[in-house]
Amino acid sequence: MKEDEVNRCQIQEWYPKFKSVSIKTRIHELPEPFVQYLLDDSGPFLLPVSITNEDAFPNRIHNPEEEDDYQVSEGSDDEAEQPPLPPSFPELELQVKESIESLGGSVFPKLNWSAPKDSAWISTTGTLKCSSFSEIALLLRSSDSLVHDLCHAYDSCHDKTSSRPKSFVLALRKWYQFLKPEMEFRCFVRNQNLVGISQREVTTFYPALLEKKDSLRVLIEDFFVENLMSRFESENYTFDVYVTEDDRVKVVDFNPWGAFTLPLMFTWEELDQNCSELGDDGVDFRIVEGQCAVRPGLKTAVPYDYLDTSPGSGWDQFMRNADEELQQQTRNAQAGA
Ligand SMILES: Nc1ncnc2c1ncn2[C@@H]1O[C@H](COP(=O)(O)OP(=O)(O)OP(=O)(O)O)[C@@H](O)[C@H]1O
Repeated sequence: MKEDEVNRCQIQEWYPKFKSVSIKTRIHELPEPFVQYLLDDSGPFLLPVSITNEDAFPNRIHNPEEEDDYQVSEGSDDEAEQPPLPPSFPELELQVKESIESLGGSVFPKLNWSAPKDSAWISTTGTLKCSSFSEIALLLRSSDSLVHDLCHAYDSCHDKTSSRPKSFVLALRKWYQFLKPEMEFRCFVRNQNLVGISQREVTTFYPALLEKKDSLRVLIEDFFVENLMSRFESENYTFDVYVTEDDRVKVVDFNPWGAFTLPLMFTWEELDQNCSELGDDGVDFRIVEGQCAVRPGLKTAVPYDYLDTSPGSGWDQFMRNADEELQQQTRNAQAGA
């Protein structure tokens, strides 16, 4: 894969060209101190100090025991370290506030390539819906998936010249409350031809999709030919679309061919085959065709700790504690008998 191909899939690169067929978005260049704030995992987890009064969160979780740390008694030998000051990004915060208002009050945040999908569980709604700068900072700062954007975006490039993009951006997209997961599709373009379409949410069988499959194929193919083909400059890439109730197609995202992009109902080997081997008319459209055909194990939007079961991991620790507790209960029961 080439660096250029990865760069074209950054939202600040593709959105200006395709905004008339996408979701309304405002893009903000991130100042370096904010990037460093996202990267810094040393010390306590501090949310930025808010310059507005609409802050949804306190900047630090209240812990009465910690408050003692702030009181260094005079003449004490104990040179207690001052707690780090919470960071503040007033200019960015103001721009973000303005964008949130202009997008209707709620937004979906993402960086150049990725959204912080793995931190949705931490928000009060359990989704990525944000209505303040603090909520956005909390989601971004808690996400492991964004480490890809921040540090590893070019890892699969054979012509890699740098480890980070020219600039990092925060894209705020108008929040859509009622997106139907069965109406999202990932489309695969090889040699500038649409060769495959896959249901995006592959862990569920949606009976209604079976009936709509043919008309959806036509809608998506027409959309591709009219709006993307010969306008998106890569030879090979993927794009995600959402089909609305009134049959309009919106492009949600672009991703590079292969590497970190999930092929969903396909394998990359299948997609790499000559397109004549795929489907009757060249476009192989795959959906989950029955309850038994759902594909487990493709969950990606979970915290790293959920997946990491190695010795010393959070999961390992949890299992050890559970085991010890069980043994203790057995001993107690035996002693009582
Ligand atoms: N504006 C929005 N409002 C509500 N939900 C959204 C919005 N945009 C995207 N989503 C939901 O979030 C999901 C992930 O969005 P997106 O593709 O932008 O993230 P991503 O990190 O690039 O994902 P991937 O790495 O899988 O491409 C989408 O499939 C969609 O369900």
